[in-house]
Amino acid sequence: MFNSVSRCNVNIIRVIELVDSMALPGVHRDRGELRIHESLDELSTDLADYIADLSEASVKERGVFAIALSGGSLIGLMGKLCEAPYIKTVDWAKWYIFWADERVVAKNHADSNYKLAKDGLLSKVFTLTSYFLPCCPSSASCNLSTFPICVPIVPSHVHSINDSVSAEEAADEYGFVIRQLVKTRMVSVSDISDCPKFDLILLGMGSDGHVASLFPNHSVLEEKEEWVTFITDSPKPPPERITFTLPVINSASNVAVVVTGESKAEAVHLAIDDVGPDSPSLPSRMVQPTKGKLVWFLDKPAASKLKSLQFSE
Ligand SMILES: O=C1O[C@H](COP(=O)(O)O)[C@@H](O)[C@H](O)[C@H]1O
Repeated sequence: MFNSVSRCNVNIIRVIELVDSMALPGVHRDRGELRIHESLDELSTDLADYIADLSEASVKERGVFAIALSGGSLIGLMGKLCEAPYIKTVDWAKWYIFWADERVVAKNHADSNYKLAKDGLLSKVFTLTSYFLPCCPSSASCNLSTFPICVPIVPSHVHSINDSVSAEEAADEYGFVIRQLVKTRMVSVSDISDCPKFDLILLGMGSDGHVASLFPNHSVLEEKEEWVTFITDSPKPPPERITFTLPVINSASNVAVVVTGESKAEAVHLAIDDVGPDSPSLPSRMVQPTKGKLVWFLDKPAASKLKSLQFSE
């Protein structure tokens, strides 16, 4: 049940599968797999491996990979994807990229989740061809048999929100775009509802337990009909945001929640451990994929208040 494993040269100090068969007092069931890391560097490598593996499996099975990003610290932790070996081995041209939440600001605004991902990640993959220019087939030193077949992310596959309309309109338009892509099956559809089934949704978590732009005690948590909705009163600035709703998040094939730092340890404990009948309705605790797989990527400080970790030490 508790394993210390080595995966692709990464020492994950604990991989804990929280499944039905577990009967440890205080440890919540069905909270997915916990991957707890000694260092941020190791967490980043494991996260890159995880995303690259899911991308490969999805491209093999469906021909495309529909991935939704979040903002915040997640993007920095995904940075290894832009390094060897992933930069060469990931089939970037097959990626369809979305955002699980976005702040309603201009795309070049410092608060924009799109800008964060573009500067920290996408721009490095958009320019992949020039990255490999020194060994392109026209170069004298190039050996065609070893020329890496790399195609960059296709700009039209990057689905960011319209930043020139209101939050409500941006959410509506974004929902419409996703609907069209579900029709053509670039994004799969859930077999138990009409919800989109993203191949992977990546979430961060705030110290208040929010995920995407689903904040504690907000009416947005009750939204059952819309795929994408909006808020104008976010407790964390900026106030206007659009967000995937819980039904969409919980319909994904894979959901990963990436959380680091001691300031989030209490929220991690409340999101994962069995805290009894008074358990708060924390958005991160409401992330419960119906048929998909949930994985938590944690560093040791973020995991420090988990009962499951204490039992295993
Ligand atoms: O406002 C937001 O915050 C969360 C968490 O961010 P972090 O910097 O504490 O990791 C993020 O996941 C979300 O996308 C963003 O809009």
